[in-house]
Amino acid sequence: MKIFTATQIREADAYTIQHEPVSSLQLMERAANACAQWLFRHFEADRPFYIFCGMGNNGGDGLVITRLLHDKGYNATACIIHHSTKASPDHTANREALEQQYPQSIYDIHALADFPTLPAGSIVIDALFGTGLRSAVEGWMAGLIHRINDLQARHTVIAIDLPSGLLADASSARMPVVNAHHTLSFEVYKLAFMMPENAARVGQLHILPIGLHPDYMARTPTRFHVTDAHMMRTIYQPRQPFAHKGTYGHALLIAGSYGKIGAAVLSAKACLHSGVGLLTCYVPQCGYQIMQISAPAAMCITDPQETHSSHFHETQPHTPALHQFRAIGIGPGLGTATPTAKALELLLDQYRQPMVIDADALNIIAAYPFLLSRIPHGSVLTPHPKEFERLFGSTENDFARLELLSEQAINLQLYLLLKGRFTAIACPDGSVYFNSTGNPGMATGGSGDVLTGILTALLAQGYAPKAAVLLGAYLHGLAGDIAAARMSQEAMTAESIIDCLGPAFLQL
Ligand SMILES: NC(=O)C1=CN([C@@H]2O[C@H](COP(=O)(O)OP(=O)(O)OC[C@H]3O[C@@H](n4cnc5c(N)ncnc54)[C@H](OP(=O)(O)O)[C@@H]3O)[C@@H](O)[C@H]2O)[C@H](O)CC1
Ligand SMILES: [K+]
Repeated sequence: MKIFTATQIREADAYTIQHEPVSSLQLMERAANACAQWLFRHFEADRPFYIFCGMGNNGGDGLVITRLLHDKGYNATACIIHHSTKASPDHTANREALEQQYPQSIYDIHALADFPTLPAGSIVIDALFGTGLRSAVEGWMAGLIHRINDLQARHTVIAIDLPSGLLADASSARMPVVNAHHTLSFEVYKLAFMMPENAARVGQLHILPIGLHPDYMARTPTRFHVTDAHMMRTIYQPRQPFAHKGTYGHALLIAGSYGKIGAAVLSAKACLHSGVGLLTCYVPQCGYQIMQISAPAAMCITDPQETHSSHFHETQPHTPALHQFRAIGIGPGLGTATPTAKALELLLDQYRQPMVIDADALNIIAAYPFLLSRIPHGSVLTPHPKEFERLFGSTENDFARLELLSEQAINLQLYLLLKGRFTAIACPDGSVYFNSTGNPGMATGGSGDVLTGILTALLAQGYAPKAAVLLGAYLHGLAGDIAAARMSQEAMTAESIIDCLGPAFLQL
């Protein structure tokens, strides 16, 4: 699914109006009707509704919603905020329609002093500003947003299209923005919804289709995307009937150190449950028995060292040469001991195919930044926000961080996967994908190790790195969602994610 900018959304509007064809008033009616239907499904008619309407088309939507609520027997008041002397034509037309049918439902607000007192149980609809907002809201309108936010503790607040004050395509950190419990947005995701800094503003997000023209949607190229089930079905390759274990590649997983062999176990199990042909795990001596007992389907090589690995760059007499591994995953629980760092440097020189680099391998690279440019092109790096900061530095806000992520992916020709609610995957071609699956139950130790195992397995099976990283992130989140549905977000663990990989593959 594509993420459109505010400008592209306006173009999609105009294209739909011209080519469907449909009048802009009818399109507004459709958008407001989608919201009204959602409200009817979620609230009884005994709740009073207060709809705060701006002077543009977002306010126009609010005026239509007020009329539709009345048509259904709901009690609704349109509080029209006169922040500007000029109203949009569709706002004006819908004010007139409301005045004609339900004249007592309009309440004009010209200053903060006019702000109404809301009865208990009221529902607040925020239709002040949508995609037409140009910059931070200031003056008494900022005060009005604060007033709405004061109501948030006692009343349900529902934003139309965007929480007012939120810019669709740029950071609104430290700006006055409505904090909504729910955002009902039209047709497409906006970039602002993907940013952790806006989580408390957007609340629960509901994308409502309003029938924007499919031709415009299909032919307009975008830089930002949200992954979905349809996309995964185009990526996923079913297994071939004449396959043997060699068909699906031999992966090498370099992971674990004293006290952190569990990370290697989780990663190995996830790899084995994601379709790898053969798996060899490389661990220090202390991990040998643990690996053999926990993951008997995997082969195991041990380092000469007892507690940490130091020689994984060298092939040993009884193991295949490094280049014979179709994929290498490195990092979970690895530790950052100097001999390990040295071995990583040598590994990067010797193995020139895309690999998966995570956790302590990233921390080593952050400590020796010259290693960044030695990573084979097409490799996948999977930092969480702290690891990202260690690697590339801190940024002022989430939009700046996303730009830095994308810039580095292009410059280094790597896939950079930044973990989060909407994990961001920046590609060397400049495109960025947000993963749509997953839940807060996955914010738990070992979850990242599982992802490394999945990604390594997919690379080993011959998926191109872009396909592997998009599918891997999606499967990881989907398995997490299945685990949460079965046993709750609280009780699930990283092992539950592995247990649910099977059902996740079956859903593809
Ligand atoms: N996406 C769709 O297909 C549809 C969307 N619809 C709705 O329309 C809005 C976009 O409407 P638009 O009129 O373009 O813009 P807004 O209503 O969001 O905002 C315009 C008003 O905001 C004022 N403004 C802008 N920036 C500021 C600011 N920094 N401070 C204060 N006020 C600001 C602007 O004032 P002017 O004085 O400059 O005129 C306008 O009054 C979209 O979000 C949807 O809700 C349609 O329903 C059709 C389908
Ligand atoms: K709004």
